[in-house]
Amino acid sequence: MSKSFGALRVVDDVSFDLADGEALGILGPNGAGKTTLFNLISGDTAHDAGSITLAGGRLDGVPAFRRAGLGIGRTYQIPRPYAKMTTFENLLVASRFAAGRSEHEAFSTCAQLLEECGLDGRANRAAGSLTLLDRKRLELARALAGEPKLLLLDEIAGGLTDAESEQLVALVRRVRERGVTIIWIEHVLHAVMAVAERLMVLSFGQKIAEGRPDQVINDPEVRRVYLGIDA
Ligand SMILES: Nc1ncnc2c1ncn2[C@@H]1O[C@H](COP(=O)(O)OP(=O)(O)OP(=O)(O)O)[C@@H](O)[C@H]1O
Repeated sequence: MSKSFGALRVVDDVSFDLADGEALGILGPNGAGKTTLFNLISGDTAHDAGSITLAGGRLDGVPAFRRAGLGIGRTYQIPRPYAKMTTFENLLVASRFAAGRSEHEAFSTCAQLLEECGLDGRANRAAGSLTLLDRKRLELARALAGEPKLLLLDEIAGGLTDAESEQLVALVRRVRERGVTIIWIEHVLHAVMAVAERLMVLSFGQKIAEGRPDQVINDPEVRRVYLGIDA
């Protein structure tokens, strides 16, 4: 797919595929086009050229809310909760309308997710009053409440302590073990490398490397562009 904003080609002919249940990590410097690529997949932004297919069905032109219903869940780098709703209500919306759960089912799924995502005790707090860290947890919990087949995680590990980061990695692994396919944009390398079996690196909108994490991290171009290390 490709996408330009004015004269700036932000995603430049990037092509990749994912097997069912696979976990792909995306790395790249700030402004490389990573979030824009997510926006193209989730339908938040329309692509200029190319196409996208989910489980054999073309998604081109399908609006974002339908893609959510088809199983694409995502988090936003800058959390976007329904600020006036409670934490629990935020999860209920995703469970009822993205996953299509009954009220009864949604209630128990969301209660479990609160605990799993470290939000117990915040259920009745207005989402807009949560700390940044809790809003990030809510992003993840809400995406999971939608029961995605493909989960797009956009920098969810930043700002966590080592212990919190370990808990997050364990949670993402559990999600993956349930068969969810994952794409994770992350600057916290050890977190994404603990989950992803494949890494892709973007720079100025182009894919500059893709492959096994150890190979990609040791690629001279990646070390120069992303890690700032001259090989
Ligand atoms: N809606 C928009 N209109 C104009 N320019 C945009 C828009 N969205 C993104 N851009 C520009 O596209 C480029 C890529 O942005 P993007 O957020 O995709 O990068 P990124 O790799 O996710 O960066 P970061 O790691 O900082 O989140 C940037 O130069 C950004 O300013």
